[in-house]
Amino acid sequence: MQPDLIGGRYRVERAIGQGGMGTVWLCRDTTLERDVAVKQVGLLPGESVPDSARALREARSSAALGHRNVVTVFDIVEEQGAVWMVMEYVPSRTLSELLKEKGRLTPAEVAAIGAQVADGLAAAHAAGTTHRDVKPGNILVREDGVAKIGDFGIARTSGDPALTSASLVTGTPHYFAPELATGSDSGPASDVWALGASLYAAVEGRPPYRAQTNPMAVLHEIAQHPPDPPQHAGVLEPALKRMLDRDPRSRWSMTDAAHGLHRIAEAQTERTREQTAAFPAAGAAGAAGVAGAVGAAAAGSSDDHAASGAGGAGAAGGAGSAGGAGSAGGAGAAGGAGADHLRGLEPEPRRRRRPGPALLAALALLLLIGGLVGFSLLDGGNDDPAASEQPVTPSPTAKKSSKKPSPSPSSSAPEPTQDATTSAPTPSTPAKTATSAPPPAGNGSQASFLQDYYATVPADTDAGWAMLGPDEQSVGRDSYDGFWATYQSVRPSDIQLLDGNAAEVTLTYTQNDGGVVVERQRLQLIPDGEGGWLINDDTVLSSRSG
Ligand SMILES: Nc1ncnc2c1ncn2[C@@H]1O[C@H](COP(=O)(O)OP(=O)(O)OP(=O)(O)O)[C@@H](O)[C@H]1O
Repeated sequence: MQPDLIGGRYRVERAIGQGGMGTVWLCRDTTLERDVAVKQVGLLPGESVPDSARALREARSSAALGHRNVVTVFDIVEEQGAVWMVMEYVPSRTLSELLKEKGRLTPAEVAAIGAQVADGLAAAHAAGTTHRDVKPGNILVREDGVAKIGDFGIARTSGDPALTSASLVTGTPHYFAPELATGSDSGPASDVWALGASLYAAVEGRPPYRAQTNPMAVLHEIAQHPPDPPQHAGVLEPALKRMLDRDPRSRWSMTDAAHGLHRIAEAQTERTREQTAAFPAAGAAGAAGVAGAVGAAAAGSSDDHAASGAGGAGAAGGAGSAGGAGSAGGAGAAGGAGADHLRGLEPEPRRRRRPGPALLAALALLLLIGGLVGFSLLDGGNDDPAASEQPVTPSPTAKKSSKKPSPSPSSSAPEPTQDATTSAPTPSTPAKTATSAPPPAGNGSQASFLQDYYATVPADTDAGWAMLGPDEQSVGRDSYDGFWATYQSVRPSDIQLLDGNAAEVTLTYTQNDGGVVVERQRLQLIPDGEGGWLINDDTVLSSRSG
């Protein structure tokens, strides 16, 4: 039965959703004169009365975050034995509703949504809260593409005595991480898996593990086997691989996922801008859609990670990419999708990263190569049109030995810490190629190698690519080029060499539109076998807009 007034303050307008724990109502907050969503807090297994303490925990978990990608809880109201949660009203559809309607989403759409949700969850993790029930049904997507994670109902805040002993199995089995399926407790890494599984479901049209009548059978599958390789993930595939790493210790952190997914989404945006400039007619149609697009959703989503640009090395491993998205028919599709719910997130026509005549040649080439795929990190084929986002041929031009700095000291000997700020190029200085960079003090050291690398990119990605180890190169060349195509320069500073051939460096990226992003990264170097070094891994430690 529909209530009229909840808590003496929230006037019920209409039902807006039905969840496992009851109806969600659109209400008018008569005090603040604003719309809110109100949901009755239900019972979890083992409970006999509504748990207002749990509701309060959810309220605290999300209210403390105050993040644009987290649904805020405003209030908890107890009335006649019922507990009501008053939330920010998000006119939206859930990701699961979108999937029911569309079957599956494109990698570009999914990257834009995933990047935002990862931002919200990364903020939760930084605040010590694990969501524990990340799934498509808890991801709300607004008409303008903004995505929010809601339903922190079973969130656990580290150190919360009321929850630290809980052994309740909660959450949705399809999105359970392997460590949960084998009885371990959930932690932030389990949220990363669950988000990866949700994005997998979004791009594939089905969860990573097939539905079974018995939930225990699903858990058994998760515990025993890797997911089926995705078939439609395109540029998203490396990121999915890192998020669905069965080992929680090597799985991406949520911050890594946010960065990686933003890189994919932003590379799409950059291509959209170029496309709009190169094809004004298509752009006009796309402007309402594409241009607002991934950009509005992804860039706008992230105050913290806007345009994060780490990894010259492509920490982003997988993510760094988006070498070019969409199908050759994308311009029309984007324009035509103008009235669609996610019109802004449609992929744009594939094109190569450099503007000018190469654009037309590349588009023509795309028409020819259509659905060819040259990429399969999860050992999967890929028959989706979006798969044309993936590299078709690797670059034949990299000349590793001629582009790398000269020899370095023993790979096993830790080097002293040094600051390399002074010899780095400034943002306004076009990047130099490795061969033209003056050898810094301590020529051959890891620090000089890194200086050389960041003097090489973004101007010469052939040479930059040749300075990466196999793990970094697993992102794919197109992804790598796509990442660097969005930046005009990068300046390294404060290089700190660490034990184990690791280093930390601060990178100041200048985007093509003049925006600046500053990141602190940890890089893992490996010897190249010729006395030099390769960057084989990188992790973003912090990021801010300059
Ligand atoms: N803050 C909100 N603003 C607008 N609509 C919402 C909001 N929260 C939930 N909804 C809508 O209400 C529906 C039900 O939400 P609810 O959180 O109860 O569902 P659920 O996550 O499927 O259920 P469960 O509680 O079993 O996890 C959602 O699918 C969504 O459409």
